[in-house]
Amino acid sequence: MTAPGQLVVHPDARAVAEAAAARLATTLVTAQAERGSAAVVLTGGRGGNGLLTALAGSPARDSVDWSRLDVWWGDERFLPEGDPERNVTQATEALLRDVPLDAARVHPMPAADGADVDEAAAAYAERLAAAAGPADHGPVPAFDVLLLGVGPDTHVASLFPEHPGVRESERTVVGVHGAPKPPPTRISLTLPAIRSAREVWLLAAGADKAPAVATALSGAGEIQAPAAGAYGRARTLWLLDSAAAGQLPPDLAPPVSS
Ligand SMILES: O=C1O[C@H](COP(=O)(O)O)[C@@H](O)[C@H](O)[C@H]1O
Repeated sequence: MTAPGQLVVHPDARAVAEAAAARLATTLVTAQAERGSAAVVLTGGRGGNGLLTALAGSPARDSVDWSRLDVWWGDERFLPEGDPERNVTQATEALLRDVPLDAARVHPMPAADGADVDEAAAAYAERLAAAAGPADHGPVPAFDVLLLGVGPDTHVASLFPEHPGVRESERTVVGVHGAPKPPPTRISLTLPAIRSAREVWLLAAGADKAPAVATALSGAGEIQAPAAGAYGRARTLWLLDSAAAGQLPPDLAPPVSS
């Protein structure tokens, strides 16, 4: 494990989004050059949508070969297709509708339209397993970058403190019941699936995230602080603004990057 990972602190949320967008474009281009294609796992919330909006408005967007990119999701709010609160709806509006993706390589989590959330989670796990190759790390394909927002309670994806999903050690995807953040019913990758990614980037901006960031980076357990259990095989990157980094112990807090 590479915890606590590398910390980068920017002045504000906009700088985090812009720097993360530029970094993502560079990482995807590098993966495409080295391995022919790339795979990214998106997150919802302020951090994830801010990054996608920044990438949509950045010249770096044109450096990515969008037709050679697989797009997966780390979690989804289990709501009807097209619901404005679904992470896929928000990602589509922020960026995905504006770039020439191959529709067959875009893999949204199932919508709630009459489906059972546990069956929907199992179906997504099967889709991941079908895309995994023999050289991949378990029953999920090789993710180059997996993005996570960090919630004020330290949740990542839809893995909440002390909830059953954060304890899952076998399955790659779980249905989430009774989430403390609305909507209560969700689908989430599990920590083992998250940890199969080459790079995991955790995004947090705003003073409301400062206690969560400090807790996760100060030795908390992953059951109590799911963000503490999110790390990548090659790299774990915490992309923060100075407000979210504001409660880090002095020995952990790096200087602010412009
Ligand atoms: O509900 C969710 O929240 C988290 C964190 O969102 P934020 O707005 O606090 O950054 C997000 O990462 C997750 O994808 C989403 O479903």
